[in-house]
Amino acid sequence: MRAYGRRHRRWSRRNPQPLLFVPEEPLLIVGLAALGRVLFRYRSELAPITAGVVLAVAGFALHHSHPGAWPAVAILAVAAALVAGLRGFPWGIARAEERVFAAMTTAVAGGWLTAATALGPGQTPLPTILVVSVVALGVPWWAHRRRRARVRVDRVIHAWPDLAEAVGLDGSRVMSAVVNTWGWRARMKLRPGQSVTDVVARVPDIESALGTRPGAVRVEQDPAHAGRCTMRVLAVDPHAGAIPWPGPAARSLADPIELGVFEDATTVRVPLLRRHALIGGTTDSGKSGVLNVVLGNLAACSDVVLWGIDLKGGMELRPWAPCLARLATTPDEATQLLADAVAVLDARAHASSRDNTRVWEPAPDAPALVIVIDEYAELADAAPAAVTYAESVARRGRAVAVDLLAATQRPTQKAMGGGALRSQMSVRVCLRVRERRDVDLILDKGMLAAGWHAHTLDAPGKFYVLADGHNQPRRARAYLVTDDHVRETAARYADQRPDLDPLSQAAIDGQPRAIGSPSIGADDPEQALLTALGSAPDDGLTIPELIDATGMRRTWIYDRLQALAAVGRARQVARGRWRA
Ligand SMILES: Nc1ncnc2c1ncn2[C@@H]1O[C@H](COP(=O)(O)OP(=O)(O)OP(=O)(O)O)[C@@H](O)[C@H]1O
Repeated sequence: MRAYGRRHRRWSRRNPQPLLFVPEEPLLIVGLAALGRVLFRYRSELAPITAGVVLAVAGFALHHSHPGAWPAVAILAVAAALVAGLRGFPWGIARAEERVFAAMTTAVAGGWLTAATALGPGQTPLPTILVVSVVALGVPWWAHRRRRARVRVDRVIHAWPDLAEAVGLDGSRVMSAVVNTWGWRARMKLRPGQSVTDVVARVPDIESALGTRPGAVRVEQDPAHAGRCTMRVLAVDPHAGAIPWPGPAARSLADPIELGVFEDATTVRVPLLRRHALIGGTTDSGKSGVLNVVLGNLAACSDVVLWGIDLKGGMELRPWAPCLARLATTPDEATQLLADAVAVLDARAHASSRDNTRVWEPAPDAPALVIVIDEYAELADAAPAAVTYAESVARRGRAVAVDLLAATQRPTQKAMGGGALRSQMSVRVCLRVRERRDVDLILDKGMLAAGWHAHTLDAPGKFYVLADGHNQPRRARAYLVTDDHVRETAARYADQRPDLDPLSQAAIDGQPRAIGSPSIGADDPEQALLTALGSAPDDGLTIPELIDATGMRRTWIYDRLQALAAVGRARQVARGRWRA
């Protein structure tokens, strides 16, 4: 036996055989498996044909076993068509035109099966009707957008192992995928040792591998598992168009502010009570737009007094003047305003410690004070003294409900007082930035690497938000507040603005002052104001003096002063001092 083996090996060496790949399974099985794979892969496209074949077989079986059952088949068909049309059952269809299609298809299939049960599927013209119906009802099916999207997604999932290897995420798996209105999303399981940061770092490679437009892929961590994430692929940008502001939703500072919508159409709700907020973004990124959304909501809150600082001559905040108890437009006014804010917080802190209450609960008669600063970096340049006060408010203001809301193009270390101010700002809104490193400046160190890619935001008003309950890099778009919205909202809520509580007002005025003191001009406050301005000394009258002269509230005085200044009947002779 051993001799035969040696001889055979020698013979084999002298007569080499051509190399043949012989499959382990028989050819038929390999062929059937390949066919099965193709049929499975194209199951969605083949669905109308499959349905036609199933109907023909069912018709054949029923005709031979129960030809008299056709009335029952007809009743079932009518019932199924009604349920599909009215409830979208069993496919869970919501859209009306899809339900009509489902009802029609069920009715045609049921009608044909009834006839085939009674007469036999081969009876003329039943075969022709079946073929024509498959083609006629198949056309809308094949053309249907969602089905086509589903097919595309199926293919991507099928090809994912190769794509993953190409982008350096080999070993990751797509566990499930759902097609939605905007594209699709897949739940992914990563190879042990891979993390979401690895996926985020490869987003541009994934976009290239999937053949999407740049910026179409989003990756979100699964909060329950470090090795899993959700990948969203947006075929169309849900934020392509501006989203109109629906009007104020908040009535109290305790209500979260609705800033806009995320890409999955959920509302961005951000709590502002006892929080300072920073809005950062390059020029024309929509900072003032976000400020307007916040101001539009705060204007409707009966427990907030609003102060504004706008060193662009009041260009951005002046339209809100009727709702702002104070508006500072020069460095001196801004410094004074912030110094007054510190006086308010000192007084409140003192009262809290005296009364043993830990926090100031805003109410219409004890309102919160929110200071809105447009372009904080400019304030830091033009009024360095103001920064000290702002930092004091940032550090100590939260408990006594004195909050800052600052917008800035670039919160550099210098502008943000070495970062001390920024670190106190627990709500960060990051709009488009020019340089990638600005993301870490506005949000925090490491946020760029964690997927907060604000440099890729491609339209004004698009933003990322980092706040309580928002710690995932989800893109959102702010509501667009038009100039008309601002005018209407400011006019609507101007009369409902609360005054500062006596304690805070007294701290500003530097002396206790009776609120609501009898007025000399109650009958005609407009005339009283004009008289007071006309007889004012050269250095003008202060706002508290004008309040005393007219008996009107601070907001009314500011509003009227702005209007009179516009027509040249009043002018500001010095900071906060007016005359005719
Ligand atoms: N949410 C939004 N949706 C659509 N368009 C917006 C949105 N926000 C702002 N815009 C548009 O973008 C442009 C710039 O907006 P905005 O003035 O708010 O930017 P900005 O960052 O404050 O600019 P700057 O730095 O010059 O003050 C405006 O024409 C505005 O209409």
